[in-house]
Amino acid sequence: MGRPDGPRDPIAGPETPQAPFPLKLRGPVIKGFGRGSREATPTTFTSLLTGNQVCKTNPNASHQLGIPTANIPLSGLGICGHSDLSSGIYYGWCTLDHSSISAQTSATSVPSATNDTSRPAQSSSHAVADLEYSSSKPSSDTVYPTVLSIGYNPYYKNEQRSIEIHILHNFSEDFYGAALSLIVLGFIRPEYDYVSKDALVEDIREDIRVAQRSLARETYGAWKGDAWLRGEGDNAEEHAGKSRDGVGQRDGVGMSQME
Ligand SMILES: Cc1cc2nc3c(=O)[nH]c(=O)nc-3n(C[C@H](O)[C@H](O)[C@H](O)COP(=O)(O)O)c2cc1C
Ligand SMILES: Nc1ncnc2c1ncn2[C@@H]1O[C@H](COP(=O)(O)OP(=O)(O)O)[C@@H](O)[C@H]1O
Repeated sequence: MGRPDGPRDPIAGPETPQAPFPLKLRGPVIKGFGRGSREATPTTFTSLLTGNQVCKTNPNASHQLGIPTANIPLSGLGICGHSDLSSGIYYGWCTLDHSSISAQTSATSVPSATNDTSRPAQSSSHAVADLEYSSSKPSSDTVYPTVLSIGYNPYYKNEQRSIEIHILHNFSEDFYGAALSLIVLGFIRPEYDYVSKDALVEDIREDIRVAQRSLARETYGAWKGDAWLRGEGDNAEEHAGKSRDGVGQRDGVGMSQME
């Protein structure tokens, strides 16, 4: 589906999160398709044919957005019966547990959704560099605003669904392998195909503004204190049906395994 013409709503969702929200997800940050943010990284090598120095750039560079997205495995949606959750763009809060970066993550290797576990070059946020994100030192106590895409990325025609989370924060380093806990509180829009990469980037920038405004509401801010974001309630059954402070907590989605 192509993007409809016309202006977008400045805020998404009702005054209080409504079913099926909140949705709770957790999983290790894995390597995605390498399109989110990498700069064209020229590699110089000596041609075997001519003996000359040749400079080669990443062939995917023209597809890259300048908006890094932390991928987590899709498995948890299925574990708790949310496999049928509509694809689309959502917003919420997340935390990162850097202590769970383990032996799987090294200077040369990162956990990955594919067989390619090689460590990518440092991500870059150049397409959102002008947006005023906080840049405090990351800690597991920090709750970050996020905007995320769940789906097939029609612009890139992916064959597998993925969960891709852009965190509204400036990080000085990548965090593959960290456990990411997420509370999804609202739906922004369906996924669209776009006439150009610039049009996709412009809509993602608007998604970021919509998420910021939507999360600024008091009833949405209240979820920053939820125990799920402190790493608790990993067992979905134990979590289901509980409520806190009169805010309905309908279900939990555990994503502690990599696919
Ligand atoms: C807020 C947000 C909105 C997005 N909207 C779309 C969309 O409408 N259509 C689309 O094809 N991809 C969309 N994407 C996905 C990007 O195409 C995706 O993040 C990019 O391909 C990077 O993938 P990678 O991190 O796996 O390399 C969106 C991503 C984010 C974070
Ligand atoms: N603000 C951010 N939001 C999400 N991920 C970020 C952010 N800043 C840095 N990163 C890092 O960038 C990685 C994603 O970069 P990206 O180019 O999209 O590659 P990939 O294809 O591996 O998802 C994340 O896994 C994370 O380690």
